[in-house]
Amino acid sequence: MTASPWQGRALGTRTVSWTERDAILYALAVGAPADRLDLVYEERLRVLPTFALTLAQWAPDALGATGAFDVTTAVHGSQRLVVKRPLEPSGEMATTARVAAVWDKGSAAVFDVEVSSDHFTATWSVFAPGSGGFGGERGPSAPRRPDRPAGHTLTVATHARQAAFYRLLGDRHAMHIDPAAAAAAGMDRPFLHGLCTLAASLLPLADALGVHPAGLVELDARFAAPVYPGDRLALTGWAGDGTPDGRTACFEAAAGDGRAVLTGGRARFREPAEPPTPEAPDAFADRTENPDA
Ligand SMILES: C/C=C/C(=O)SCCNC(=O)CCNC(=O)[C@H](O)C(C)(C)COP(=O)(O)OP(=O)(O)OC[C@H]1O[C@@H](n2cnc3c(N)ncnc32)[C@H](O)[C@@H]1OP(=O)(O)O
Repeated sequence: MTASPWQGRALGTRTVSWTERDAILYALAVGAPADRLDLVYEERLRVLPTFALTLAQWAPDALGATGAFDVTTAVHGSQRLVVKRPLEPSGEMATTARVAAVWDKGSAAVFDVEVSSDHFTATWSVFAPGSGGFGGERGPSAPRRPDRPAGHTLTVATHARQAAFYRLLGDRHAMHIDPAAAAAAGMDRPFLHGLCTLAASLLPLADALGVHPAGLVELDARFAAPVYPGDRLALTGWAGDGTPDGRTACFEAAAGDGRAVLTGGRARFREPAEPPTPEAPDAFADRTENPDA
């Protein structure tokens, strides 16, 4: 087996900072409703942990800028996040990045970019067509679906302007706004950032589990197919994953035409928001989110 020359490459350290305005705009961009005051009002603000991923987006971008892969065709393939401590409403932190692994998928390579800080550790897996075939290990395969019956399905309604909003939070790749750039990446039209889809999905998922979305401590998911702004997703959840602590769910999401868009989802949250009410005994009762989308 031949290791990629990028394997283990250090990408440097950057100090990133944020304000409560950034955190509120992020919550709104991923679909928090205006009356969700603990996400959108500075007097009560709890910061969504996935917001940290916008602050560290510089890392996979820095790898792309070195010429490791073709940035016009590479897409975000999957994401992992482990939260060490909650983000304050405003602050700064040092983030350090390296290429943790490069997998050889033959016609493509998958670059795992790991970012660590005192608040979180996260891994971006970038799927890069045309960069494989270097004789390396194939790496992880498709995630498995839980082998137990799923709960009911939740709805995640993305909205038509969502990618245009989300890109202002730190991911300005042209494929999310420019039809020509999207076509160059093999997509029908500008498509939604994977991290936006994922964060939007976590809001109804947390509600269904009866936990606060800011209590997220661990997250994994694969972006299996593009989501287009305005798509209405069916999110299937499996409560629990056998771990004794926290509140956990496995999940997948499909677009209206049945395409699986998120696979291998797993989210673990810290604490229940409040005891389950007798009126809402089923963690995955049918519901619709983002009613104003
Ligand atoms: C800068 C951009 C930022 C963004 O936010 S982009 C938006 C979010 N991302 C997306 O919308 C991407 C959606 N996903 C897709 O369109 C497709 O999904 C892919 C193009 C990424 C891959 O599809 P295909 O070329 O058909 O791959 P295969 O033939 O099914 O699999 C080839 C090998 O690659 C692994 N793989 C497939 N998809 C992913 C993925 N998403 N992340 C990591 N690995 C992936 C498989 O398992 C397999 O490998 P094994 O044969 O060893 O099992």
